[in-house]
Amino acid sequence: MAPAGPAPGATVPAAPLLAGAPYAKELNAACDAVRLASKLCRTVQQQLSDAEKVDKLDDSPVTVADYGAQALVAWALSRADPGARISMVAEEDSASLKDPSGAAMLQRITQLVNSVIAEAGGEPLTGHDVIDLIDLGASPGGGAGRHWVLDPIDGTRGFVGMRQYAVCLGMLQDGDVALGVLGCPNLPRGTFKEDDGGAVAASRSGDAGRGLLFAAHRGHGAYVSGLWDASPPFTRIRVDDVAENSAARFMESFESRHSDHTFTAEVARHMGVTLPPLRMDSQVKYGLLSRGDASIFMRFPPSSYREKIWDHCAGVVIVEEAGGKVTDASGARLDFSRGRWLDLDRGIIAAPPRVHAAVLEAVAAVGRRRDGEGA
Ligand SMILES: Nc1ncnc2c1ncn2[C@@H]1O[C@H](COP(=O)(O)O)[C@@H](OP(=O)(O)O)[C@H]1O
Ligand SMILES: [Mg+2]
Repeated sequence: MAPAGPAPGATVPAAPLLAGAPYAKELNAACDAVRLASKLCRTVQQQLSDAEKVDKLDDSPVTVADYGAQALVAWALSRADPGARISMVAEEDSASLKDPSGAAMLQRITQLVNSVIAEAGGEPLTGHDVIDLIDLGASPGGGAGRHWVLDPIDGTRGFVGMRQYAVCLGMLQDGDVALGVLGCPNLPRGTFKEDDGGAVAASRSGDAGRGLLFAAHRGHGAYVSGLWDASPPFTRIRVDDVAENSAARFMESFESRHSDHTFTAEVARHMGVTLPPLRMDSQVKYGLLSRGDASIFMRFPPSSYREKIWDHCAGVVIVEEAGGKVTDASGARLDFSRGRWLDLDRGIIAAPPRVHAAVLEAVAAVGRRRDGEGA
């Protein structure tokens, strides 16, 4: 059954998005939170590119942005739900900031956070407030109740390399992903091209032609809007289920250590996919799949690697609400109800339904061939 709401391609008016839907209030709070965190990340990435200001071998800029984005999201979600203590499963914890050696960094983070909060009309925070907000992210998650799931900067290597990255926020309700929002500061508003996966010139990072916000509500569709305006209109999006595999584009990690590029090339060849892969960092890949810029996302990490829920939570519901399928390599849906990690059969495959079935079949065939060669 098609989800309720406007037709794909239809533009819906400015915020509030999906007024009347069960989690409309939470969805709009999540969009606001991700916009604020994206602003902080854009500022830090632009400073990063300036070698005069920052030593590129020093990893503290990315750490500052990670912590700052996490604190801002926690601040914005708490502000939207006063009186409640939110449960958040997030990547960062404040341990190193509580140590005296972290005092200077905490001060930098607090300054950055306060400059964004001032623009949003909020009262300035102290360093202690920032630490408390960051530590809201220590929830174990699980299958009962509500948990926010945050990756403050997904694609850390992309962030440092002036490439793609995303602020990723999902909401779990009783074990299912109910909402997902992705802030993608460096994605072009127009169609994604091959070289958009590479480094973006500092002057173009987060400029007017870049910056997308993807948002989905379970049962009510997936949407995209510009990232930088306070309340821009949203457009409903849909995956592109190409009729022929030869017309499909596939996406994978920029970093070959995160996903086996040789294996995915074999799968693509087996399927008759002829276009070269689009390689880029972070969950922007889920967003692009949902908008129809590409038709396949494959991820095959080393077998020892354990996936974390914040690396997929927001992206998965956006793809599903855009009409796509996301499973592990055995065809099982991803289960976000088991705490901070995902347990899955090696690999993640996301695609529109017809293409997804073809990828699953090809992955199994290439796996059998490899096992046969290894035997
Ligand atoms: N050896 C590894 N194999 C697979 N994934 C890894 C990895 N090391 C780190 N990652 C994860 O891959 C994510 C980035 O995915 P992608 O390759 O699609 O950009 C990282 O998110 P962070 O950048 O938030 O740490 C991290 O969680
Ligand atoms: Mg991540």
